Amino acid sequence: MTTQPDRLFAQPHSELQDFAFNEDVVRVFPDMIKRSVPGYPTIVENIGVLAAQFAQPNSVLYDLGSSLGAVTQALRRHVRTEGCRVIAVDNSHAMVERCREYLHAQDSMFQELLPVDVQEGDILALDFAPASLVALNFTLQFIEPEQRLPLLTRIRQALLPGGALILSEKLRFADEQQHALLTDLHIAFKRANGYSELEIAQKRSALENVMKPDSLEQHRERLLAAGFSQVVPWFQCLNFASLVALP
Ligand SMILES: C[S@@+](CC[C@H](N)C(=O)[O-])C[C@H]1O[C@@H](n2cnc3c(N)ncnc32)[C@H](O)[C@@H]1O
Ligand SMILES: O=C(O)C(=O)C[C@]1(C(=O)O)C=C[C@@H](O)C=C1
Repeated sequence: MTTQPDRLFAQPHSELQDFAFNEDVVRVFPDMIKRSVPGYPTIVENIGVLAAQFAQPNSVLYDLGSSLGAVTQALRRHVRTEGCRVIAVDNSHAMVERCREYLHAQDSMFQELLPVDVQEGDILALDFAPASLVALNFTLQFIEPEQRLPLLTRIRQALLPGGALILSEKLRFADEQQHALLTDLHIAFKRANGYSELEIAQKRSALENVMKPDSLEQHRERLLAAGFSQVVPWFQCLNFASLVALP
C-alpha cells in the first residue's frame, strides 16, 4: 500500500481525458486530496467527532463515495455506539480494492472497531437500511445534477430520528466577484502546496465535465426540498464547506 505524490498533471497532455477515479488516481489520492481541498484533514477527523453525537444504537453509518475510506476510518476511531456498523460505498473498482486493504490494516492495528462492509456499487441504486449517519464527503458534486434531489430524498427517508447527513462540497458562488476571489485563493492554496500552473490548469480542465459544484444556497434549498428540517454549515475553508443536515 504505497501512496505516491500526485504528479498526474505535471506533464503537458496533448489530449486531456475527463477526470476519473481510476488506478492512476488511486495511487496518488491521499496526497492529491490533501493538497487540493483546503481543510480536508480537519473535515475528515471531525466527521468522526460529529458522527459520535448522532450515531444511534443498532443502526448503519454510511460513507457514500468512500474512495479510500478516510471517513470510514474516522467513524471507526470516534463512534462507540452499541450495535453500529459502517457501510462504505464507491463505484470505482480501483478505489474499493485499495479501500479494503486500508481497512484491513486498521483492523489489525486496533481492537473493537465498528464492523465495516465495503461495497462496490452506485450510490444512486442503493437500497438504504435505517441509518443514523450518512456522510457524503465531496461526492455529491460528482453526481449528475438532476439525480441530486432524488438521492438526498432517499437519504432523508432512511435517516432515523436523531441522525444526520454530513455533506461536504466544493462551493460555487452566485456573486461573480466573490466566485473569482475564492477561485483565485483556492489556486493560491494549490500553488502553496507545490502544484505548478500547468498542473492546476490541466486538472481544472479535466474536472470541468465531471465535477459540478453548487452554491451554498442551492444546497440549502435542495436539502429542505428533500425533507431535511435544518441545514447548518459547520466548516468552511475558502471555497470548500461542510454542512450538517438534520431530518
Ligand atoms: C472526491 S471522492 C470522495 C472522497 C472521500 N469521500 C474522502 O473523504 O476521502 C468522490 C468519490 O465518489 C465516488 N463516486 C462518484 N459517483 C459515484 C456513484 N454514483 N456511486 C458511488 N460512488 C461514486 C468516486 O468514485 C470517488 O471515489
Ligand atoms: O477543485 C479542485 O481543483 C479539486 O481538486 C477538488 C477535488 C474534490 O473536491 O474532490 C477534485 C478531485 C479530487 O478528488 C480531489 C479534489
